[in-house]
Formats: sequence, structure tokens, C-alpha cells
Amino acid sequence: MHVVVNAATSADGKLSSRRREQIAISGEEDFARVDRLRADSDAVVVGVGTVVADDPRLTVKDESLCEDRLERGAPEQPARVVIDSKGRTPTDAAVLSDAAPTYVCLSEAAPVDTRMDLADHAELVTAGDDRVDLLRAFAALQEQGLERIMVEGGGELIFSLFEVGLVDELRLFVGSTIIGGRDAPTLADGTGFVEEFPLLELERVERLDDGALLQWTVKS
Ligand SMILES: NC(=O)C1=CN([C@@H]2O[C@H](COP(=O)(O)OP(=O)(O)OC[C@H]3O[C@@H](n4cnc5c(N)ncnc54)[C@H](OP(=O)(O)O)[C@@H]3O)[C@@H](O)[C@H]2O)C=CC1
Ligand SMILES: Nc1nc(O)c(N)c(N[C@@H]2O[C@H](COP(=O)(O)O)[C@@H](O)[C@H]2O)n1
Repeated sequence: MHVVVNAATSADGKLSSRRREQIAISGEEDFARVDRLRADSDAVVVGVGTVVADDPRLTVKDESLCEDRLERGAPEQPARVVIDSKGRTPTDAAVLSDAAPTYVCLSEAAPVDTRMDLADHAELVTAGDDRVDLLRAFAALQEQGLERIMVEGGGELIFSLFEVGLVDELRLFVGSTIIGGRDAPTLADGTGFVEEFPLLELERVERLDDGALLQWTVKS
């Protein structure tokens, strides 16, 4: 399995504002790059915080990229995955549409009635007691043939993935704006590291739109 985290931050490292509403930090060129990365992936993963805040579709938008996928024998769209301990994903969320298959990764703490509702719309994976055990959840996804994984956020999930050592690459678009706010989400939130900080190796820097794309691999 290969896990790429992709996100866009303001120049001061924020994913969104303190209102946690979706903000278009990327411009046209970067959104096109994101669409290509989705098209090259077997699955696109987000945390339930992003589903609740943004109601994303997580589909490939460019039809020619979908046709390319079909030509190489892949499903028209990558699968979508929500990391959601207690089953907070609304049953009318766009990520549960029939545009692509969806997996919801739950913990044992998800109530039975919530599971039954979600099971009408998604494949359910259970891993972990109170919170999703990411190592076990990602192993279950791999067993389903999902090898090339793109994670789109948000900051809580990204931190946890670094914490358990699941991230292979980080691709970050840094836009030319300041969002600010101590309560605004950043690229990696969670409890934060105080030692054994994950180390990155810079592989690529490219000017895109009015910002920069930075690409790192994670040192093991
Ligand atoms: N600019 C960008 O590129 C992007 C911006 N965003 C922004 O980020 C914000 C959302 O980010 P955030 O609030 O951090 O939410 P996340 O999408 O990271 O979801 C976090 C939630 O996932 C659930 N979860 C379950 N298991 C785990 C685990 N092991 N580790 C971490 N989380 C787990 C938790 O909820 P529970 O306990 O209920 O399961 C947790 O609160 C929004 O404002 C959105 O607009 C999001 C994506 C990309
Ligand atoms: N790459 C990127 N740049 C931004 O500026 C963003 N705001 C995001 N957000 C992510 O994209 C998701 C929306 O996807 P759909 O267009 O609905 O398919 C959103 O939920 C964030 O994960 N990404």
C-alpha cells in the first residue's frame, strides 16, 4: 500500500478558517492536479470532520480521466473512504452517493442503529474500540484491493496517520493568503508531537496558480 496525503493550506498553515467551512485555497491548476491524483488512486480518504464540514463528493471530475481509468481496467471512479468512529456520517452525505463505492470505517463504539442506516449506503469496516484503529482499517482496505491511497484531510486524521507511520508522501499546495486563528484547523492537529517528529525529504517544488506545490516523501 502507498499512502499520499494531499492538502492545501494558507501561507500560515491553515486548512480552513475557525468557522471550519470549506475554503478554496487551491486555484484552477492545483484543483486540476488534485483531480489527476484522485484519478491515479484506488481510494480517496477523509475523516468524518471533513464530511460534516464540507460535504465533499470526492469524485474525479474530469470525464476524460474517468475514461482513462476504464481503459486501464480500473473502476470509473476511485473508492471513497470515511474514517468515522461513531457513525456520524449523515446518510444524505454526498460521499454516500452512488457515484462511487464508499467504505465507512467505524469503531466498536458506533451504535447498532447507525450501522444499519449506513450499511444501506456503504461497505462498513470495523476496527478499534472507541476510535478507528487506522492500522487495522487500512489493512482491511488493502485486503479489498485498495493499494494506492490518497488522503485529503482533515488535520485530525492527517496527524493520526503520521502518528502511526502510515504516510508515505505529502503533497501540499501552499496558497498566497493568510487565514489565521488559533482554532482554525492546520495540516496536522491532534495532540501534536513533542519528540520523534516525523521527518520529510523534499522531492519537488513547483509554482502553481499563485502559490507553491511542495512534495515530500516521509523518511522511515
Ligand atoms: N484545505 C484542505 O486541503 C482541506 C481542508 N479541510 C478542512 O479541515 C476541516 C476538517 O478537519 P478536522 O476537523 O481535523 O476533521 P477530519 O476530517 O480530520 O476528521 C477528524 C475526525 O475523524 C474521526 N476519527 C476517527 N478515528 C480517528 C483517528 N484514528 N484519528 C483521527 N481522527 C479519527 C474523529 O471523529 P469521531 O471521533 O467522531 O470518529 C475525528 O474528530 C474542515 O474545516 C475542512 O474544511 C479538510 C480537508 C482538506
Ligand atoms: N486540494 C484542495 N484544495 C483546497 O483549496 C480545498 N479546499 C480542498 N478541499 C478538499 O476537497 C474536498 C472537496 O472535494 P469535492 O470537490 O467535493 O469532490 C474537501 O472536502 C477537502 O477534502 N482541497
